[in-house]
Amino acid sequence: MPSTVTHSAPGKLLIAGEYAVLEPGQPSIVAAVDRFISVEASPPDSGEVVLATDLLPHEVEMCRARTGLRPTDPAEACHLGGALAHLVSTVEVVDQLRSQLGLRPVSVQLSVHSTLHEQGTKIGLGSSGAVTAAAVNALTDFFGMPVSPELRFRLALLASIRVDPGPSGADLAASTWGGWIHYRAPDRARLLHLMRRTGVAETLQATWPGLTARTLSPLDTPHLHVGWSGSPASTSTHVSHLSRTQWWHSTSRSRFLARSAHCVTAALHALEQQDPATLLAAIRNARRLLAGLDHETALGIFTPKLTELCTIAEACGGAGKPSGAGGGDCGIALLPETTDALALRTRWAAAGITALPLRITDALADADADADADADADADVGSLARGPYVRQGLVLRPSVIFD
Ligand SMILES: Nc1ncnc2c1ncn2[C@@H]1O[C@H](COP(=O)(O)OP(=O)(O)OP(=O)(O)O)[C@@H](O)[C@H]1O
Ligand SMILES: C[C@@](O)(CCOP(=O)(O)O)CC(=O)O
Repeated sequence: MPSTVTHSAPGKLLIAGEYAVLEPGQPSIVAAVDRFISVEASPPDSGEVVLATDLLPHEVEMCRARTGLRPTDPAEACHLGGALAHLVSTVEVVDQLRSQLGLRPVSVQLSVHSTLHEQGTKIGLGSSGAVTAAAVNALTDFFGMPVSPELRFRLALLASIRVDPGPSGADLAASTWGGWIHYRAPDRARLLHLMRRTGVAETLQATWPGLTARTLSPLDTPHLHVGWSGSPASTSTHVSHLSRTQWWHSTSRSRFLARSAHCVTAALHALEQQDPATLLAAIRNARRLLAGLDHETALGIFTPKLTELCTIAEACGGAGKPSGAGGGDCGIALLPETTDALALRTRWAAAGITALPLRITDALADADADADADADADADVGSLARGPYVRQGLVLRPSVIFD
């Protein structure tokens, strides 16, 4: 009987490149923050798979059917497309991998605890990504499958695109590696097609063109501040709406992608050169690009509070922008060292914006951090290939994602 394990994954902020990062190969910068989702995997008291999350008042017992997980009580099926969607997809993806490797299913209970909500409302720190990354980590550990961070990321992305192939996976990169990450997404529609045709194991081993996940050195200054608008926004609604606009097929989009790539490249350069002034200029440019996108598409990225958040950041001598899809959730401000952060917080508070005491987190916050650091050291080789799980000729190729 496997013993109980717990793994945590951090939430994230999108520093630059949102919306553009939906296009495979387009650069973005994402950073992990020190609020986490933890997932405990344990032997269940009864049943095959039991899912317990703080999003639901009771646990849900599931059984493994030919097509995937099914609740033993049909009345619970309503949660499959909502609160349980990411957990169910993660268990199904790991189950399918085990089955393709000739390993038998193991009963498991997953219990989720999240700090990515404020008074029951999502903050927009990537809870879907964090829960998926933590659940992959907990499940593979509980099942005794030694997988590298890169493989965990790939499993998490496959689980996530089965729920919705729209999102880029930037949140999963931050939740998997922590710190500041330069992220470019692979083509999720192609991966979904490949997974449906060939299965999880083949898809994990395929090359994923466009994908980059590279950790970046952080800058001590400017200081990062996070403001919460107090209202939740749906990223998938924004993303699916955008992909149905005329803009999506227009030359305006190509222009937006080129300008965003230029802006993110400038920010990457600033981080490499430890150049705070250039980073601030890049963040201001990122705000202007998002405002232009909002103007052309009427997506509703800039709510009055998010606009105010940015205006106050600039009035305080810094730079501000929404983090992520906008429409609510949170935004960021970067302030030079000499700037009065108290003034920013006071003015945000007067505008109804809650300053969140977040820090960029480099590593996982629990006892698993050491193991992860070890795995990180050889993240460019799929450790599944070295474990006892190489069955039926499965060998993972060397990484293609670290440049
Ligand atoms: N505590 C949790 N337990 C189980 N599943 C969760 C939990 N938190 C989030 N999820 C999953 O993520 C989904 C919410 O995803 P959504 O994209 O709306 O939020 P988010 O990732 O926090 O937002 P954003 O993308 O703006 O940062 C839920 O429906 C559920 O499937
Ligand atoms: C709009 C987008 O580029 C960023 C979404 O960020 P968030 O999940 O709303 O914080 C979508 C994505 O990258 O999946």
